Amino acid sequence: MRASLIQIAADPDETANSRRQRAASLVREQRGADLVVLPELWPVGAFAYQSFEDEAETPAGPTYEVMAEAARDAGVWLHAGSIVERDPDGTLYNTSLVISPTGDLAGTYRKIHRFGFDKGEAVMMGAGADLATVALPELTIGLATCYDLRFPELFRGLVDAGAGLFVVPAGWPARRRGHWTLLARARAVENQAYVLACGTAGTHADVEQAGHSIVVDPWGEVLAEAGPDEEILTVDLDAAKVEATREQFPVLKDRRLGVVAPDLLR
Ligand SMILES: NC(=O)CC(=O)C(=O)O
Repeated sequence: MRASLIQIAADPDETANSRRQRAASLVREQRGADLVVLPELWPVGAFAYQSFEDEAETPAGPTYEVMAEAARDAGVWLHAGSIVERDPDGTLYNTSLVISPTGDLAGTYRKIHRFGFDKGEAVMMGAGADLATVALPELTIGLATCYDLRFPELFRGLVDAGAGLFVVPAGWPARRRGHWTLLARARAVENQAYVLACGTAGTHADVEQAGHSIVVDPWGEVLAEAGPDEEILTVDLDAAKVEATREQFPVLKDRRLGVVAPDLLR
C-alpha cells in the first residue's frame, strides 16, 4: 500500500482557491499511490482564526469539488485534510474529508478535541461527537486531527472500531515539534497501528509550522519523516504488518478495561 503525504505550506500569500488548485495538481502527480493525505485546514491556515467565518464551507463545498476531481483523475483514496465546515445551524467545525478514487465522499470527521484552551478554535468551533473510520481495501483508517494526538483514548476507540492505520492531518507549531514526533510514535506503539501524520510547512498567522510530517509503523519505527519545508513523503506500507505485530506481541489482548475503565464497558 503506497501512501503520499503532501506537506503543503500554510503561508498567507495565496488565496484559498489558489491553494486548492495547487493542492489538486500535487494530488494528480501522486497517480500510483493508494492513499494521499493533506494537512489540517490547509485551505485557510490552522491558526488563521480571523478567516474561519469567511472561509467556512459545507463538506460538499469548493474544497470537496476540487479535490474530488483530483482524486478521480489520480485514481487514489484522498484524505483531503480538513476544512472549516459550517453546519446548517451555523456552528463551525474542523472537519476532515475522505474521498474515494471515484470522487465520492467516503467519510467525514469533526475534530473532537479543539485546540486553544480559552481562545481560537476552542471557542470558535463546535466539538465533534463521533469517531470516524473508513474501510480502504487494505486497511481500515481511523481519523484524528492534530490536537487529538494528545488523547490516547480516542485512538483506542478507533482500534476498537477496526482501525489499523491512523491518519492525522495537522497544523502543528514548530515550537512543540518534539511532542509531535513523540506522540505520533506513542500512538503507533501503544495501538500497534500505522500513523500517517501530515503537517503543514511555512508560517501562518505568525505561527511557524513544524512540518516534519511523519510515518510510523506498528512497531513504532519511523519509516519516513519530512523536513520543515514543503515536501511530499511517499512510503510503502505493508498492511499485513498490523495483524502480524498484534499476533506476535499481543499487548492489546492484555487490556483490563473492567479494572481501569469500567465505564467504557457499559
Ligand atoms: N494545533 C493543534 O491542534 C495542536 C497543538 O498545537 C498542540 O500542541 O497540541
